Amino acid sequence: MSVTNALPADAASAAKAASHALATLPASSRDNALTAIHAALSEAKEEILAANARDLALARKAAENGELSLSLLSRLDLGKKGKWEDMLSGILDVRGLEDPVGKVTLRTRLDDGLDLERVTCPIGVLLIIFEARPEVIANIASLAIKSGNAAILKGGKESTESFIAISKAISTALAKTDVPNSAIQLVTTRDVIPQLLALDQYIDLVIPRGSNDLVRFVKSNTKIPVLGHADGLCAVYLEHTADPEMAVKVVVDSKITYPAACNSAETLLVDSSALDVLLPPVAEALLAKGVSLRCDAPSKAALATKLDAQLSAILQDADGIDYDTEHLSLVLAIKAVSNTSEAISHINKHGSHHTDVIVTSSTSAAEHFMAGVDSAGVFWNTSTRMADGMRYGFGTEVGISTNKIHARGPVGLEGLMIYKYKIRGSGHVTADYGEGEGQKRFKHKRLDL
Ligand SMILES: NC(=O)C1=CN([C@@H]2O[C@H](COP(=O)(O)OP(=O)(O)OC[C@H]3O[C@@H](n4cnc5c(N)ncnc54)[C@H](OP(=O)(O)O)[C@@H]3O)[C@@H](O)[C@H]2O)C=CC1
Ligand SMILES: N[C@@H](CCC(=O)OP(=O)(O)O)C(=O)O
Repeated sequence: MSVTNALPADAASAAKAASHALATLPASSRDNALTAIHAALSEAKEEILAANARDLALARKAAENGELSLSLLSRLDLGKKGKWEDMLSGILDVRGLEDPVGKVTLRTRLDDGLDLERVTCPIGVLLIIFEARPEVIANIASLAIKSGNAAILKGGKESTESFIAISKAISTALAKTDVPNSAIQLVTTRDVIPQLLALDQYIDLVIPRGSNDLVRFVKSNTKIPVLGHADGLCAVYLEHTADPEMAVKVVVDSKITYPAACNSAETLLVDSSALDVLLPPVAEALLAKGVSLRCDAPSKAALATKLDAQLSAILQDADGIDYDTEHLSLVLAIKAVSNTSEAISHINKHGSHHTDVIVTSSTSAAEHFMAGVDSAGVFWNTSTRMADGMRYGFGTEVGISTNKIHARGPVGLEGLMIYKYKIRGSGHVTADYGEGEGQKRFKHKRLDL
């Protein structure tokens, strides 16, 4: 892995050459590279956390000057409880996954001695642009190497020192393995992105992981296929048969465990018929955690009769924009709905098709919701924060795709694979096949995998 200062075309061309080498490397070589990366990061922990501290110091100053949102600041700290450990264990989890390369997913006998196979293979060269989240560079590097893909990475400017320190450790590790150093390259400034987006002769897929504006910018400025990982305007819907205690647990976890994450809840929908029973305990728990509640009239009226005067006084009035905003902070927009169909309509209109939840005791309501909501993740009685590659058992994730083609939701190894067709024949030619006199017919016999 290098912090590349090469010209974009040279970097992309080197990545293409590396991807060809990677595609034929045995799984053992790719797994050994992950072992080496894990060891190198462990050894460089002090240096990396010192670099991260420098990023944090600058970011805190920017936040104090109002130049950086507190939610973005919360993503930068690699020393935060368990983040370092999760980053390292994610590398070993990916190493332990089944090799995704060379899996036969279709076998058909076209004719005697003429067999067709569909076999998984890496996509090739990935350009991945992502937010200022230091651990992401190790997450993506491990998924790319395991899947035999080369990657050019560009992370958020606020974590540049952390990225450079991590990529230095990864580069040291790869130098001792069969994986070419140019397989994983880091660019540190966004000015090279437009040049990279023009290199469709080398780059096979662009994954913009960030805001809607970023995804739209990339889609408007490249011919390369784009797998967008956009914003997370996630909702939780409390249907009238929801268990009140479960409702509190699910909403609190969805909102406060990582408010800056794209899979955190931004909107709470509550059945009007259950406002008095379900909303007050949820609101009390959220207010106790410092969450600002922006309520529509029915939900505010219901709370005013149940909460003490002090709590009622801090309830805020929601305006329309609140239901179309990814707050990425301790703010939650609350709205009363008449039934599950109205909840579905609201989410499909105002959400970002990322992750949405229903809390209900009714199977039919749950199945109706999960069938009707057009999102990458539709969950019943669990937190929106479950939307995560590590939690799905993918080891870690490239991000959470809000695309509808190729990969949707948390993207692990499968999302970085495509396939090729192989035919093994013995001189068969198409002229021998057809409906004409003396011509043969294809057998098209499906064979076991
Ligand atoms: N679906 C998912 O998996 C994820 C979604 N997100 C979403 O991202 C948003 C917050 O993250 P935030 O950091 O503000 O996202 P941004 O989109 O602002 O930044 C993400 C990355 O994109 C780069 N970037 C942004 N605009 C451009 C551009 N015009 N040209 C080139 N590069 C660009 C940034 O570079 P620079 O740092 O130089 O500005 C950064 O590296 C939220 O909406 C969140 O939900 C975040 C993470 C995961
Ligand atoms: N899957 C991640 C959240 C996705 C993500 O990266 O979000 P963000 O904090 O916006 O960078 C998690 O659950 O922590």
